[in-house]
Amino acid sequence: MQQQTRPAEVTTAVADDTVTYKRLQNGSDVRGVAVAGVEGEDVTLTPTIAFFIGCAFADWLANRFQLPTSSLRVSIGRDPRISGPLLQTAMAAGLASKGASVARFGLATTPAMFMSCILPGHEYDGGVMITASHLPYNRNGFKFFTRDGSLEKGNISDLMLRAAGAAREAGVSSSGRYVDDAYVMAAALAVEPSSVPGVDFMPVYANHLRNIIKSGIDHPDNYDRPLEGFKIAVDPGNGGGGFLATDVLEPLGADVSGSQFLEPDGWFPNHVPNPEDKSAMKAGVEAVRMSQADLGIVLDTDVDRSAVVAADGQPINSNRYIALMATITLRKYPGTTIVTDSVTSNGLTEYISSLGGKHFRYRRGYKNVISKGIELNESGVDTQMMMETSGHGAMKENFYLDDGAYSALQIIIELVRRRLAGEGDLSVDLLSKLKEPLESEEFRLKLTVKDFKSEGDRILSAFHDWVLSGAGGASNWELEKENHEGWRVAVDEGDGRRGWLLLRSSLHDPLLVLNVESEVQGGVKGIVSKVREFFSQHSNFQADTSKLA
Ligand SMILES: O=P(O)(O)OC[C@H]1O[C@H](O)[C@H](O)[C@@H](O)[C@@H]1O
Repeated sequence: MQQQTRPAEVTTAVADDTVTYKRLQNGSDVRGVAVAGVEGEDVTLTPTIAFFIGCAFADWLANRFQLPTSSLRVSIGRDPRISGPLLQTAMAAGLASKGASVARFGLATTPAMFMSCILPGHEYDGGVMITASHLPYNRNGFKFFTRDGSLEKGNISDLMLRAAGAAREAGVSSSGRYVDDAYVMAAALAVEPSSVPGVDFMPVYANHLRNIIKSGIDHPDNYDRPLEGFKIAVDPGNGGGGFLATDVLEPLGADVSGSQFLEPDGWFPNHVPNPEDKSAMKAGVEAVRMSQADLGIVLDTDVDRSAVVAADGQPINSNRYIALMATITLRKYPGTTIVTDSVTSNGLTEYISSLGGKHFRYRRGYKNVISKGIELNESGVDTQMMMETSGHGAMKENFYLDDGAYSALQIIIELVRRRLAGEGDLSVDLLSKLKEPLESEEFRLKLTVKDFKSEGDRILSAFHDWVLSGAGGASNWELEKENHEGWRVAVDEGDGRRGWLLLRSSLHDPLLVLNVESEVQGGVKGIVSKVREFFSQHSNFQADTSKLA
């Protein structure tokens, strides 16, 4: 690529955009508003910014692998969001401007982008997924991979600083947008087309998934089409997961005619692609009931999360999904430890122990859950599965990758195994030993102060002391022994019934989150009224507790 010369009229007063870049970090992802037009949501993620993040990723990879940027190979894929193609072009140009060879995959999924760094013959040094998961159409963002997994929070901070530095060096500020996007467009046009070819990777990845199913089932009479005779309805909500029905399950013999919303559509016209969302699960349940499928699969936009629907039309998400995956995992790896997030039910812990496994209830955030699993294995504790109630799930045997497709595949393999073994269909009755709470609710309380982190900590510390000092006379409240975030309190509800509450800070938002579960009618209301009492005794807290009313 030829060196870009910056237009003369904007060479003066280049602002330092470090804050602009830093604000785009969302834990171990990058997220921002990429499309104008939604009231109150200014665009924060422009092609200019994508270009410099591309430059930064090339430098970061070169440093990580001690290679010159000119020898790097990087893959880029995207979900169907309408801002995806432009961001992909800009990021590819940024990478290529550093001399890297870029493969543009077009529509892809998050797990596929990681696998592009792993699958023999591909083995890219870096992979980028352009996605904002289940967020609305106007948002977008990036996830980054190497063969070692996805970049961590600290890596993303480093990347954002590098990107701001690259912009500064080029004399480009994110204010003055019009000129800057012209600069990036010129840079993109100057890129050698041969250094950013389109590559059709998804068929390779689909073949990889088909092989997992074939070898997992190992059908005695029908190895290559082991799903013949099975009806599987897939609902990817117009995200990137439709290929699972058409390119993975159908070629293996499954009848996928009950599937819906397979066409990628960045406006997500039918429902939010998010297995945590009630409307998404309802749509999946309807698809299974209408088509009388043996199984339904609900996916999020970039397919790192999933949930399933049993043949009897019962949704299997959240605790149920973890329980079903635990059943499969513990058969394969007896006694193993399963790490989950902090809002899992008491019933799940009992269920996992009843199968001989160990439940390690950790923090919210799939990255936290997976990292804990890796850490436990490194310290000698066999930990094969890490899963969040949100549908994020990872297995040691699958590179610890956060992979909604892989979890769904495990359920499909189990479906066929059961039929071959004469054990009947996959119904929710299988989980009859999983005790479910009678009532379960989440309250998200806004922190109304700029330094919301400190305010959250202050409230949590006072809450801890209040519970220890008798929780306003609630003698049936007791702090759980192990608390990895916020404070989880066990509530003795009498007659062996146990409720709980967890008050914690949200991972990314200026909020405190209260989760409450109860095994008695009206129990949630009772627990919440006690929490309200706590807040009313501390009137100087900067929190909006009106939702507790
Ligand atoms: O802390 P919260 O606001 O409830 O959000 C927590 C959630 O944040 C993101 O969506 C992560 O991808 C999830 O893994 C995490 O569970």
